Amino acid sequence: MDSISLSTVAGVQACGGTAAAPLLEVDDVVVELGSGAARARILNHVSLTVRRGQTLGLVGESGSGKSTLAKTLVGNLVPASGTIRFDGRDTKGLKGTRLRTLRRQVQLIPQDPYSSLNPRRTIGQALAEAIDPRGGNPRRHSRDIAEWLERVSLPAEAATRYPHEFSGGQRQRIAIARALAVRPELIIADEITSALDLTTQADILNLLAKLRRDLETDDAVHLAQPCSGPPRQRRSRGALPRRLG
Ligand SMILES: Nc1ncnc2c1ncn2[C@@H]1O[C@H](COP(=O)(O)OP(=O)(O)OP(=O)(O)O)[C@@H](O)[C@H]1O
Repeated sequence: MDSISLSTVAGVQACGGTAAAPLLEVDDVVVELGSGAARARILNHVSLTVRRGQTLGLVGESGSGKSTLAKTLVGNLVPASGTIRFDGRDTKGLKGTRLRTLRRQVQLIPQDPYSSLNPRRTIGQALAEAIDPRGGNPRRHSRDIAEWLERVSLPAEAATRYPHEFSGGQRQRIAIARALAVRPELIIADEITSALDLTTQADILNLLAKLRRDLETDDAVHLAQPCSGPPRQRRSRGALPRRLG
């Protein structure tokens, strides 16, 4: 899996180094927000490339447009000009199934996990939807859900609870699990620890490092060879994607 992490920074990760094929190509993108006299150019001719296996960090001061870029990359904002290609395909004008597919392939973990977790849905429902694009049933996916919760150090019972019943750090761990359970190609982490206290920030970063180690050592999990390898194989139950980082 490839990823971007925005922390008064943006980061992207893919697999394989500079020789790997580009996964994300942003070329000369301009984004303007607001209307009338208040309309302002937020992204001014932004270009970047993320190759498979690569992690890209974008650093910028508050208000410089990191979140705007993240929202643009996941298709929530439309550039005034420029192109965004994902896996070689122009994302402009994507609708319906193709847009939904892109939104699964590119997962945004936002600064505020409240904005990615529906307050009216239990954690189990959120994870089931992530695991099964057809609309997961928490009961049917209970084992996978428990495994994802365990990976982020939460008990299986957390599945029956709602986002407001968790602390900020716990919610951020749930948001990470939800984003990874989708098995995206690219993760965009938008300052995912900025709202947390220092100890919890360290916990979240350690969690990401741990998940990465798990991926590197879990030989029982047969996933897509990240960059150039053979076709994707079926993943074992609850398996993490190999390309995480
Ligand atoms: N919907 C909007 N309409 C008009 N301006 C907006 C809108 N959303 C954001 N902006 C402006 O765009 C600029 C960039 O905001 P953005 O949230 O992308 O910055 P950021 O780099 O992520 O900041 P931070 O690190 O504080 O989260 C800011 O000046 C903000 O006021």
